[in-house]
Amino acid sequence: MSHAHYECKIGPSILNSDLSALAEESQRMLDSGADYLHLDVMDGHFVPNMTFGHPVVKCLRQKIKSAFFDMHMMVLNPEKWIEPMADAGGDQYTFHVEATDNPADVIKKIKEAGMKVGIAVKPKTPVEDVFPYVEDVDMVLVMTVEPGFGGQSFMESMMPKVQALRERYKSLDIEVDGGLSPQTINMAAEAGANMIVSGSAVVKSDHPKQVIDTMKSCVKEWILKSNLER
Ligand SMILES: O=C(CO)[C@@H](O)[C@H](O)COP(=O)(O)O
Ligand SMILES: [Fe+2]
Repeated sequence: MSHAHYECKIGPSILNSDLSALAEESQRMLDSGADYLHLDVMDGHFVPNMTFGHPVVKCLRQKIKSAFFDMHMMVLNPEKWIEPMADAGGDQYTFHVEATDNPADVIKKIKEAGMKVGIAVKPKTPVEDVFPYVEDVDMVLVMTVEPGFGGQSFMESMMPKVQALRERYKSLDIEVDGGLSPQTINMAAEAGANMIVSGSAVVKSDHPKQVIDTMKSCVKEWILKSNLER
């Protein structure tokens, strides 16, 4: 029997928390059981919103020494920020396949900069667009909202993308992002997602640890189930 080689990880997104208290909020998430931090970078061009860039990430890294930083790069020209983001302390650089004409080159440059590679698809992009690159990346991010804003509703219609990836790649890290909460986690976990980004549901809760634990048990159960079925 071959077991799934992926584990469940929950990565809170601090997008919808008090951004002037980025370090404190990040630490609060880690103290609540976060496995990594998902940091949403927006440039006002790839998405109709702005957040922060590598200078802020570099300051955050001074205060949060050891957490894994998954940089969700909602930017045009993703190659432009690879070096600065690596220097700022990013661990993984997750770029959008829609943002470049040459994903293979972006992947190569991220690896040369010493970071892990994530490749993301927006809701309207077919998952097939990333198939040629899956073997060369560490993670695929299936967006479950239109990128640009926190607090939107989870799109269940994206689950066939997750299933298609999971059927083909038994040990791939598959991340979902947008509208994930204890109410929607089951759909994502059943489809085969194992890296769960959750923003508002965690940061706005009075009991973030409980929210994280609930989502984690759900994903763990589905991983166990898929192992038993094979
Ligand atoms: O990348 C994005 C939005 O573009 C996400 O990371 C969201 O910020 C997640 O927040 P919730 O949908 O969970 O509130
Ligand atoms: Fe994100």
